[in-house]
Amino acid sequence: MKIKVINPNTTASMTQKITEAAIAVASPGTEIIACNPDMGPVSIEGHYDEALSVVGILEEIKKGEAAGIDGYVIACFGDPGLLAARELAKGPVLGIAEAAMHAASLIATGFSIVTTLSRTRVIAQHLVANYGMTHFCRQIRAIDLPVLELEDENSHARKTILAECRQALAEDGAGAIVLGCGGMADLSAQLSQELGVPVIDGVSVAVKFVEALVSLGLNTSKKGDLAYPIAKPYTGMLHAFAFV
Ligand SMILES: NC(=O)NC1=NC(=O)NC1=O
Repeated sequence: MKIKVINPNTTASMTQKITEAAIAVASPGTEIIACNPDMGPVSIEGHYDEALSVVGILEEIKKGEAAGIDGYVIACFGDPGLLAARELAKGPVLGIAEAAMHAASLIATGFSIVTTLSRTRVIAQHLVANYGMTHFCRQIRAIDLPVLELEDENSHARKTILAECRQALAEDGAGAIVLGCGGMADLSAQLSQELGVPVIDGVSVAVKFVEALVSLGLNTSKKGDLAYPIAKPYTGMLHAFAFV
């Protein structure tokens, strides 16, 4: 099977990190095709960035459909454009936030999320509520470092994330940690070892969940709101998005 993993921001080093995390867990019969859009924000740190990342995501889904991709991962913790992508795709489309939260809910009675900027906490809060995870999510914490700090090997991001995870385990009643950024995909194994609890990276979980869905023949439902988009003209820059 072919799974396309989309980093919605346009930072190549983060795409590479996400690619490595996906390939590390993919089954022998799974080909990972990873990418980021040519256009869009270099990092996604709020509602505006998320909105502007969606056209690029949908363009990658459109290309994937033409290439016979079996399933998709949207590798940004805001799960931007998830439902629009599901309209466009035949196969399953998972966001790393939804996947990580579901995985955490299966192995702990409560989890805390450790994400990047405080201003994006509300985005995670909305996702927790939308995904029915309020019962499981104990706290949403932020390290208050910009997303691209995670790409700077000299930054103290890793130590800051570790410290925030320790506080979550001490104070929140959490049995597991969900890493709240695609750019943290390379940290979960080491953090889990140091902390002695499951630390969940949504990229790797989403890849395995998509593999499972595809192998079960479970595609996105095309009844109702996730049916293919209604054919109509799109004007201006978006003219190529007309669904025919
Ligand atoms: N909460 C986040 O940091 N979300 C993200 N912004 C990005 O650019 N990638 C993410 O995963």
